[in-house]
Amino acid sequence: MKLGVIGGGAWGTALAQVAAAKGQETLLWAREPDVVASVNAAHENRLYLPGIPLNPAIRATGDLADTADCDALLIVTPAQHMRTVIADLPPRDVPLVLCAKGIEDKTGLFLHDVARTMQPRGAIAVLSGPTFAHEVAAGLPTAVTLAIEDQAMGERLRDRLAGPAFRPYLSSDVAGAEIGGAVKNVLAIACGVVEGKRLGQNARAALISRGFAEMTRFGLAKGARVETLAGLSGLGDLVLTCSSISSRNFSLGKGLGEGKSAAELMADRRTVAEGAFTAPVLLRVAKAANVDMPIAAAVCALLAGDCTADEAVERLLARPLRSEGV
Ligand SMILES: NC(=O)C1=CN([C@@H]2O[C@H](COP(=O)(O)OP(=O)(O)OC[C@H]3O[C@@H](n4cnc5c(N)ncnc54)[C@H](OP(=O)(O)O)[C@@H]3O)[C@@H](O)[C@H]2O)C=CC1
Ligand SMILES: O=C(CO)COP(=O)(O)O
Repeated sequence: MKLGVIGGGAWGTALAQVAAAKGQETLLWAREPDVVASVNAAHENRLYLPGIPLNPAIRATGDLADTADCDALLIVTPAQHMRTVIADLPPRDVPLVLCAKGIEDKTGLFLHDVARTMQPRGAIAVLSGPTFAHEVAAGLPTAVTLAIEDQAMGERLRDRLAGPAFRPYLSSDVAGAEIGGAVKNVLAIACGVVEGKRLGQNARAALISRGFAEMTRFGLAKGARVETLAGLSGLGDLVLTCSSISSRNFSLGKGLGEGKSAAELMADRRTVAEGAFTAPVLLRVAKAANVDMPIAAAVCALLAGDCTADEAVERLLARPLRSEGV
């Protein structure tokens, strides 16, 4: 058995570490030659996961053709590049496990729908949950949702990743698992703004709760199950990302809250803050489904430079009072 991991950023590298710990042959595809070289020669991803020793059994390649004999692939590129990378894979119906968090901007499609259009027959799974890459790569414990329609295939995939510190929980709610991960990144930007503006812990907890109501409204409208949204890939990841400066999305929001512009903050970043790409498409998809997402709308306006952080906060607080609930 040989597992391929497509994407040599922080998360792909951490997942390769998880897979290699199971003793299976693990191939990591990275676009960046420096990543390939440093993983193979120094057993470290010096660009995206510096300082974390990697399992020497992980082999890196820059050639997608080398994945031709893998019997399952974890797809871990940023969401907006996933389609192009899948299109360049050797053509086979190998199970794909989608690990990015986002919605495709140019089509408004969820990633499993994008993957399905490109691979009509093979199994497609979504892996998502509270998983900062540096913690997972260092062997610290967490749990994730592994969502797939074919539960027998899900059990086989789960068993190739599960370990004492990495616990996948199976689900058949593919849309639900994906929506949690995509939406929480946008909400984490909002929580970062609260931090940047020093609005306090109460404000952040209130925003997480109302953000979860927003995620649930959107998820239910798009076919997710409430227990998935309240699980690891939804609420679990929302709480993690909304409360830690380790989150790229949260730290982007903090910068916005401190008065910097999105362009300024994104210019000197090599790593991806998916919420910035997800926010506009999320809002479009929500509007088309008649779902009100005021927090996501505020993040969108702020990212686009259409309002200041003060104005975004004022608008949210001036909304008409209403009863609680989704
Ligand atoms: N980091 C984390 O803790 C977690 C991340 N995720 C998700 O995983 C996905 C990947 O994030 P992460 O690993 O953190 O990424 P990083 O920010 O660590 O790295 C960015 C990666 O994207 C690659 N990339 C950039 N442009 C392209 C392109 N055109 N085609 C293919 N690859 C490209 C980069 O390669 P290059 O160097 O060649 O530009 C690099 O490998 C995201 O959707 C993220 O939300 C999910 C859970 C945890
Ligand atoms: O998805 C993540 C943790 O589960 C990583 O979050 P950030 O992309 O905001 O760093």
